Amino acid sequence: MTRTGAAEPDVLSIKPLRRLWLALSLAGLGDWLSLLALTALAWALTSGEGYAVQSLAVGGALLCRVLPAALPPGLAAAAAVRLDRRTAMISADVLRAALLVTVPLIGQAAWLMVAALLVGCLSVLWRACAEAVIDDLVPPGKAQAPHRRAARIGYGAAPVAALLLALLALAAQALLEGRARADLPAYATAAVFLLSIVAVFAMGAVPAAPRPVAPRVRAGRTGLKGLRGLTAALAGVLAAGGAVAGVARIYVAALGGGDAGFGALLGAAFTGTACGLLQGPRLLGDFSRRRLLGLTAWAAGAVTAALALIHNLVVVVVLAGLLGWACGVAWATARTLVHTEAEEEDRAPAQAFLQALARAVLPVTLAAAPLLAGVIGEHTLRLTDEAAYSLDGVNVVLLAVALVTLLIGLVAHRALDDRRGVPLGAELAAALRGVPYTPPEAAQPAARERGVFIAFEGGEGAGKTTQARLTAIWLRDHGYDVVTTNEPGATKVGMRLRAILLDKETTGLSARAETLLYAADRANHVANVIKPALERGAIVVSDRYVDSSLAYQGYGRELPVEEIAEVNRWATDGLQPDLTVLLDLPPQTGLGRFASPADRMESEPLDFHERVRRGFRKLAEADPDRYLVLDATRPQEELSRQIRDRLRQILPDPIPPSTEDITSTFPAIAD
Ligand SMILES: Nc1ncnc2c1ncn2[C@@H]1O[C@H](COP(=O)(O)OP(=O)(O)OP(=O)(O)O)[C@@H](O)[C@H]1O
Ligand SMILES: Cc1cn([C@H]2C[C@H](O)[C@@H](COP(=O)(O)O)O2)c(=O)[nH]c1=O
Repeated sequence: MTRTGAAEPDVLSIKPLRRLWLALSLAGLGDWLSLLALTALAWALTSGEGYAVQSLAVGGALLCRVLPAALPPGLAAAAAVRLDRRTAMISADVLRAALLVTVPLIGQAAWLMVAALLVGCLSVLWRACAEAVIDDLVPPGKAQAPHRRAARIGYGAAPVAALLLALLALAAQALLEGRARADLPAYATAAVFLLSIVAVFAMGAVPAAPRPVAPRVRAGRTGLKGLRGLTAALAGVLAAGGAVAGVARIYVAALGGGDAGFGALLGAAFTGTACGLLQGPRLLGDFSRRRLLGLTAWAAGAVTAALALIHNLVVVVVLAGLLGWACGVAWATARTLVHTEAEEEDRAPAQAFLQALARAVLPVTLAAAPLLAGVIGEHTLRLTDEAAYSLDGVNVVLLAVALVTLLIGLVAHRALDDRRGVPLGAELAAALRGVPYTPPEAAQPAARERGVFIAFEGGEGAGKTTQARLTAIWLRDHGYDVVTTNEPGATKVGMRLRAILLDKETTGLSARAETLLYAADRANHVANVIKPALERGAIVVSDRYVDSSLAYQGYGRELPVEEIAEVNRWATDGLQPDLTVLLDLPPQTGLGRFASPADRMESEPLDFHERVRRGFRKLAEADPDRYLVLDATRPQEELSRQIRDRLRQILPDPIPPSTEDITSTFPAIAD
């Protein structure tokens, strides 16, 4: 467990924080319930005024209720810093309860919109005050876990609110008459806000803690490759989710349901989302996360199309659950991608970017979908004299959203795909069976007369030695004859050359002489170690080879790269690796990994090492089939897995993945 993980329980169980969790649960429940209750009331207040008016009323109510949440969070945070948090939270609860009570009492759609907007603003302020209370109570640097918990509590209240709405609707149906049935959820919401007041009061006074202003994280540079694909996929999935939630009340009515059905549909959707969020990071094991994100867009599109076309309330509720699940998986996958692929300094802006994307897409689609449905109105498709199929605004909007989401899925898949050449269906099938993908027999290279030559390349401290060693252990573990070797210095003469090349006492060595000494070491290495091993069928794993000369002496020393390549072709008799694993790392990070004093090459200035890095990348770009380029900032275990995945594709007799867990001692050794 990490140190942060170990400290979490202490921070999270501070007494006033425990009270705050309760207040957050109640206020969160009130927030979600107010959204649902006001939507239901908008429908009820315009009952009898026709499909278009009712749809517009629902859309208007949703728009007013969620608009404040779409504003930049900094505004409310700035207000919260200036206010007494507890007083502000209690006042917001009182006002929200009062507004909720006035809506059924006044019974006007116009007032409902105003009240929805005010409730929305107060909810944003309440939330900002709660966040500020966390910062007041928790020492700086330990607030991340409590903020995460607050977010979870806020979202976790959604399925509970939907379920409560369904139960209230059933109770109202049994006990009340006419429009009073639709009023009950609004009164219940007011009661929840009153309970929240008690919890906030019980929290006690929280003195505002003087603290340095935390740097504002702005949504911005994400450092992610394929960002357009990620944005498109996530926006598509969120749009589908938002649109379905937006038209839910209207659709449920068209299918003969009432508020109970509305609650059930949203309950299924929110529960599905929670499951997707929890499952997302582990779903399908080693299956590419980028491909998974593209797949969630397809899944969301397909489910939305089915939702639009299948006019059966029970099926629609189940499909809403599936759509929610796709949304949850997409969100969790996007977060995982940010976490695993963005450079450390880019992670916070990238996460902020995801939040901003959700804040932009969800409210727009949530409100626009019912408004558009209202504009399109009710339509019936006459199939035969007896059979008709209703194609209302809701169905048309959902179909349009589905088509756009499916198209987005296609574009996103193209932009995100990181396993070109590996068939998607086959990889998915393997992942569903819980095994890594192995290419079919025919796609594997024909049995060789010689062994396999794998080179590890990269800048200083990139992890070549570590990964070469782990790869060799894994291969040996599976019965291969493996020779591990390195440059310079794998032979007796080579060791002398290495001493000359890396000793800081060696001064005045010209770049060309340096190139020739490395080439001499290599010629001896190939003749005495690599070739004999390959000839007997062994797998040779070399820590550095020709590409190091091209990158260091070519790009680093700025000698003509093609001339160095020519010298090395002669020295090695043209022997090329079957696979070159390039561990790509910012030089500063790599050089920072060493505790020992720098040798002659490591002591070169940073811009030399930057040129070397760019050189390696250029070499890899020029011959992508021979290279596996890896982000060497990633943890060792993840890099090893990627290397093993690629090796399986070129090994003469690949290791059946199913036997790996049983036979491999690799994880234990890696530890
Ligand atoms: N993925 C990784 N993340 C963090 N540290 C790593 C990673 N891989 C290796 N290291 C650590 O970095 C240091 C250098 O690793 P290693 O010796 O494997 O690099 P190298 O590329 O062979 O270096 P050299 O430039 O000397 O050839 C070691 O302390 C190792 O434990
Ligand atoms: C093969 C080769 C190596 N170098 C440089 C790269 C490193 O700075 C050292 C080798 O050190 P390591 O700890 O064994 O990685 O030599 C080079 O400049 N040219 C080459 O061809």
